[in-house]
Amino acid sequence: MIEFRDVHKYYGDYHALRGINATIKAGEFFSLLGPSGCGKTTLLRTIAGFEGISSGAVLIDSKDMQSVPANKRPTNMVFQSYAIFPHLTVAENVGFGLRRDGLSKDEMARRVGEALEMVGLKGYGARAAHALSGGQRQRVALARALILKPKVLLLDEPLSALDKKMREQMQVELIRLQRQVGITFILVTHDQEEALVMSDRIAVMFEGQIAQLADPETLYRRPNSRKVADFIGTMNFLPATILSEQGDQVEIEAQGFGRMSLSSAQVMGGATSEGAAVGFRPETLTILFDGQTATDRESMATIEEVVYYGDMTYYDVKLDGTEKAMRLSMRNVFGRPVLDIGARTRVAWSPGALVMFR
Ligand SMILES: Nc1ncnc2c1ncn2[C@@H]1O[C@H](COP(=O)(O)OP(=O)(O)OP(=O)(O)O)[C@@H](O)[C@H]1O
Repeated sequence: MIEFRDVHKYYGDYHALRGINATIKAGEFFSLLGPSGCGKTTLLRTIAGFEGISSGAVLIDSKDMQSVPANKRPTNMVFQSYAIFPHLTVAENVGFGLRRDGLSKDEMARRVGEALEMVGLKGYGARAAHALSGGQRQRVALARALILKPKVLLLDEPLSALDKKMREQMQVELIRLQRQVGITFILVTHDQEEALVMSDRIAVMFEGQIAQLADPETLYRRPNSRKVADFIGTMNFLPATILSEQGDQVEIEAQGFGRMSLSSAQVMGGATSEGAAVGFRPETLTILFDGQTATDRESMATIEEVVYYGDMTYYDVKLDGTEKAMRLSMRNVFGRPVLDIGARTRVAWSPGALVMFR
């Protein structure tokens, strides 16, 4: 559906996009995720045609968009600042892009009603736009884009101005809406949780390049570099060395864990200057309480910090033989005993949950 072929973009001397290659499939919910300034908005704008490119090509439906102006592209954009007209009604805002299409009054009302229903604002047509809440305004902006039936909807941080509860609600509604209308959604966000929740696939960008493009689970479980691992969720790292490699099996030794065998799919490049390391997510380490046994491997550790979150408790534990504490998280199941700072404990872990960066 959309293809980037070695796309470069310069702003004067500044190299904002540095060789982007990617394909976005029709009907996909695709996110561009990365820290501020990594070029995700610039990349989104090259699809819309608001931004020219310096070299390479952007194709939509196999057609090179080089000479196609923004208003002739099958795309529509929803912005972070809900760019609606405060002096118009909700219905006038939603129907704005159709006003020159010569539709009958009835047809216009029908299309507006349909779009408002899609975004959960049925019956709001006559209201004044300036009297809406932030979440409602963003819905109006969405309805205004959807009514034009674009093949691709481009969303530039559409939820970032909303409070946490409203944002989470809108995330679920956007997913539902995308399934319902079946068009391609491309979302720009710097919020990794939002990207994980909403996307079929995510391109993680740093400094004008795509560092990894994968589905949420792969990004979370098998980040291809320490930088991606650090950007998405929390990952603990311990120094490790490779002892031998034979076929698909890689023998390693990691501080605190000892020797083990990993499959080559668990071994990535992308180590930092600190050297090779194994990484693991906080929920893959488990404290073993009295009488519990590890299903796989176990190590001894000392509790350094306990942080209670209601549904979860985070423990910072120092595994024997390591220098700094690792964070582990446990769901608070009814009746779980609480450990104190300084307590000695056994922790269970599994080599299958580790990723090695070399
Ligand atoms: N019109 C412009 N002229 C010059 N430099 C620009 C222009 N637009 C963007 N840049 C620069 O290009 C880089 C990428 O900008 P872009 O807006 O794509 O980043 P982003 O990843 O979307 O960040 P944010 O989340 O902060 O919006 C930034 O360093 C920015 O300062």
